[in-house]
Amino acid sequence: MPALDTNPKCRQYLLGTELLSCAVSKQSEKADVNMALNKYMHPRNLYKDKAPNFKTLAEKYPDFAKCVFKDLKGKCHLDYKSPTSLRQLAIALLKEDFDLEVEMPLNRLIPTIPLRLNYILWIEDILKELTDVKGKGIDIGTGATCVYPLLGCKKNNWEFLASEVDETNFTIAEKNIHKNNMQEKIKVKKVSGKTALLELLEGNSDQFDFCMCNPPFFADHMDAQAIMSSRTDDRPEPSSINTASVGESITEGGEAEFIKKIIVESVDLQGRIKIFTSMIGKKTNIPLVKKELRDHKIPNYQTTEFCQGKTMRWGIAWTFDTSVIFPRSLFQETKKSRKLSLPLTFEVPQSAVSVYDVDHVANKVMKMLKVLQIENFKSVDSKTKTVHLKLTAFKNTWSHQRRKRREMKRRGEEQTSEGTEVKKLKVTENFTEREKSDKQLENSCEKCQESPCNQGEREVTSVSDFNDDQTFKGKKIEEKVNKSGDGEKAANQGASSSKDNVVPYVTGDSLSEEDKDQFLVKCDMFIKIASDSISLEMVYREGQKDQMHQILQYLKNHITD
Ligand SMILES: C[S@@+](CC[C@H](N)C(=O)[O-])C[C@H]1O[C@@H](n2cnc3c(N)ncnc32)[C@H](O)[C@@H]1O
Repeated sequence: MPALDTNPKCRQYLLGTELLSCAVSKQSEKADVNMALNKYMHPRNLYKDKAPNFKTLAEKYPDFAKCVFKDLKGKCHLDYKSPTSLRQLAIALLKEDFDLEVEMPLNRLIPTIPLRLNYILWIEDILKELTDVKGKGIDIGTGATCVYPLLGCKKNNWEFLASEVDETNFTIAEKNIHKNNMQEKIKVKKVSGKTALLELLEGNSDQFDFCMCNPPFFADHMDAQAIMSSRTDDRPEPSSINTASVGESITEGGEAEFIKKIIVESVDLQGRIKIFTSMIGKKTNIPLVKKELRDHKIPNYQTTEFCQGKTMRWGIAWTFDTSVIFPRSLFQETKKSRKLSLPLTFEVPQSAVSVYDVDHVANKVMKMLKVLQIENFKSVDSKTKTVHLKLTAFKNTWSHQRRKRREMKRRGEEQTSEGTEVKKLKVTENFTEREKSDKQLENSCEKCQESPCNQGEREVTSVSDFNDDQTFKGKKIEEKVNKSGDGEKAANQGASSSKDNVVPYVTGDSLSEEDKDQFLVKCDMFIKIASDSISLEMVYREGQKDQMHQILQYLKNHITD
């Protein structure tokens, strides 16, 4: 097998894989490669809002200055494809921002400091949730720079036991520890590489708060080649290089197998190490790692994202202690809130109204809202001709309609005389159609319950949580709707009003303060012209989001009635 470093294709590819994960993930394949992930960088990462200033660094660090070139405007740039440039940048940043002196061989992995810092900050967050923290950690495969122990020790005064399989890395890691006078706090052990943790912990009885690892990423050099050959025009070359050696970047079975090894060993070591973590470079490995955790019945795990520049990597943490609550990343929180605020859109069919315009659609919708007893306040943006309805639903009047109609039908049949047979048949047909649409509604409600947008925010988990008499949380909500309001009239008033002129169609005036607190969902509805059709958009505000889905589904099912 040719050495990876000498294979020109692989070499070319490896000269770009420190930032590999983003390029590899399907998600980022689709994503705009220029999208800056910095906004999702850990909030305490000092590079989040302050990119390194090459000019200042060049003035202070002569070796770094040699790598910087100026454009016509005098702006300093760095050649990210040059290993020397990357090494000098990492050395300068570690010195400038952490007062760490390091040596880095050019033929070994050069750590990108913002990414390494993101991982350390995540560990800090996890430890904050624990009690009785000793500040003792393990770094599996510490590399020549020994970057995690140096950063962790400098920032948090943590102690480290680190392992390394590569002779050169081991020797230089020891040198770096001494250079920074951290030999009392950081120990590196040269290991054979047969195990992930067991060999490192032989003859050691200490307790550790955590272990961390940036595992070797490729299964073999074909793995690296396969990824490279699948590169397409919309997935450009990584903007940075990787100088990792074969031993550093390749492990049997790739990183997933390496992490699985840690998982298997963690079962035996659960009494020694509280939190196990690893970085994950390929997004597709996350489900494999999670499956392994489940297969070993590990009860508590959490993934995170490390975002920086154009690069995204992932982290996984697990523990056998079910009381530990793992922190959620800014990326996860933002994704969740973005999901919550995404509008639901529905294109209103022409057959819904006699005249296909915003006013007529709004009138029709408001009539339906009246039937559903959903409080709404209307305003119109006269410029865009968009009708805005602020909705508050207090009770579920849109589900179980099928059951109610069946009940009505049954009662109707009881009262029908022989002479009305034809009429009865027609009604039955109508019910069948309605039953169909209501069935759709109920199905959609089931889907809503599975939808991730509902997770974690729903108090009432299904339509059946409501009793048939429409009580919510055991409290019967009386009919509070202003029945004097005429939908059409109010809608027409609204249509001629300006944006600020809010017209209450169904008011909540008669609701007690207590009842007003009992709303199911609040949302905004926009009825507007969308190219050659009229769209109805619903934007969630608060309460139970699945109820908003159900209301929209009801409107969809009944707007052409
Ligand atoms: C991707 S590098 C990460 C280096 C460093 N932690 C960093 O983040 O920059 C993986 C490192 O793990 C080492 N390694 C591979 N297998 C190992 C094993 N079983 N035990 C300890 N170290 C190992 C490699 O030599 C290499 O230095």
